[in-house]
Amino acid sequence: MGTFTFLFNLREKRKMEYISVAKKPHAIIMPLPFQSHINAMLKLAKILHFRGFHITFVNTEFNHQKLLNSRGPDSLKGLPDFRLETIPDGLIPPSDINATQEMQALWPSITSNCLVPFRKLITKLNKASASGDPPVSCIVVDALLSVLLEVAEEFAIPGVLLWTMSASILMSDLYYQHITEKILFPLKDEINEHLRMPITLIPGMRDIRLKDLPSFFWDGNDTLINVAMEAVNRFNRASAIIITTFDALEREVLDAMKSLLPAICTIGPLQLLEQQIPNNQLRSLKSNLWKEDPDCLKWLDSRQQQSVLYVNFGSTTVMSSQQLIEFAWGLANSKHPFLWVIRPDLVIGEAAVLPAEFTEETADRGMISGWCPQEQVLSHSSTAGFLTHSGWNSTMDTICSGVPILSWPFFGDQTTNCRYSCVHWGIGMEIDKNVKRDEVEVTVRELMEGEKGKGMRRKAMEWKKSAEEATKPGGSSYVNLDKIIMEVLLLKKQV
Ligand SMILES: O=c1ccn([C@@H]2O[C@H](COP(=O)(O)OP(=O)(O)O[C@H]3O[C@H](CO)[C@@H](O)[C@H](O)[C@H]3O)[C@@H](O)[C@H]2O)c(=O)[nH]1
Repeated sequence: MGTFTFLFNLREKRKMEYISVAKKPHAIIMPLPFQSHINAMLKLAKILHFRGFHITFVNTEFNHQKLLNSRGPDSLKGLPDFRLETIPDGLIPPSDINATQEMQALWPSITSNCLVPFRKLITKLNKASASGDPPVSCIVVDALLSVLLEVAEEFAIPGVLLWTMSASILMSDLYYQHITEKILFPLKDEINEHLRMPITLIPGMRDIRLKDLPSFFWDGNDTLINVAMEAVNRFNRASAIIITTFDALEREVLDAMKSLLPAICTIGPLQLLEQQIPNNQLRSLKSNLWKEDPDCLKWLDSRQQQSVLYVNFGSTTVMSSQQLIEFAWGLANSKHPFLWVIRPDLVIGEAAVLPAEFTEETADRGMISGWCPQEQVLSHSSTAGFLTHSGWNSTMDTICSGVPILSWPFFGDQTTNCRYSCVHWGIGMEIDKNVKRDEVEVTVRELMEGEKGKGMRRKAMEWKKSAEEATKPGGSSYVNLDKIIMEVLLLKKQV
């Protein structure tokens, strides 16, 4: 039998097994316990459930409670074949349920403390399988929790990682040591000159300056860098690494990455693959840790088509009260309607208070909210632009909706996403870190009514189409999803 025929038969055999309920594959799935990571992982879990997997989705106890608080006591019941489980996050003392957990403490803690409870959970689930549920047959975890690959190896099942950032960020992380050791450090004087320095060392990444890379490449004081690099160094042990991007968006860097990490697989935007799931009971299972304000959509319904600037800085960005005020007056002076999501913890160390004159002046055209259903807001016909921190999930959300952006990157991958949005993809304009109301006013006007804004909107619509192409049957992300199911997740690992 030729190799091709053999592979074809194997694939068909797996397909049969895969649709047979008796042998349902069982994926245990765990996100890094931060808002954006949970969102992306829940989407992937729902997609796999739709493709026939029994799912056990693992949150930390803290986030489980937070989700119950924000979405109600019945919100996490799951289904007989979509179960929710918890493990502790290891923080001592436990976090106050009304506070936002500190990334600096939580990420190292979950990394060091997840192995034992995760392993125990699988053992418990496998024991329960005697009473009917399928035994755990594969593990899908956040790439930054790659420590859990050890458990996949112990149970001899496939271990797949989900990378919830861009391919470019993954590539720059792979080159972190090379860049920091050989070229840049120590940065002493003339830091601004250094920061403008083009970085030509990273294959597949063009038109990138040092300042566009995450700040831990040049400020040397990110305490999380070791945890991150330890996670990245385990990537070659993964059965596959799913990246939440699509080929057309990051082709050059993806091509360059294939020789370094052959197991990468682009399955994005997950948003669009999730939308292909017919309305079912899982639709109501959501992952917002803050309570969504339903009035945002009603307010958008009352506005003219393509008239509103949506402002949201994601789940982790913080700013000073002065920066908040600069944004506020910039928005007010632009005279455009806006929907501004201000998280309760957006301003560092204090409550976010807007000047009474601002509230008065913008009462007829501004809506302020605490948290919103972002994907619906961005795809609403009244939304014309997005002032964002350029987190990767927000970048994917905006591309899926064809909405151009103003970018105010805050930390980590956001500076790189901003650079790609503005220079490579032509969908954005950057606002200076030292934000001033005049610049906000001018860029908002340019985005909403200027020629540059029109060009960015056209580009954003082109990328939207391209994302749709990637996720429809035959598209790169759609094919990759099939592949990862058939050739990785359904495969019993050789030991
Ligand atoms: O009012 C809101 C605000 C946000 N979202 C959702 O929350 C997520 C926000 O994600 P992202 O844009 O990536 O921002 P952060 O929450 O800040 O994410 C962190 O993690 C990301 C990787 O997962 C990084 O790309 C970011 O830089 C980092 O700040 C997205 O799914 C949004 O749809 C809502 O549903 N409602």
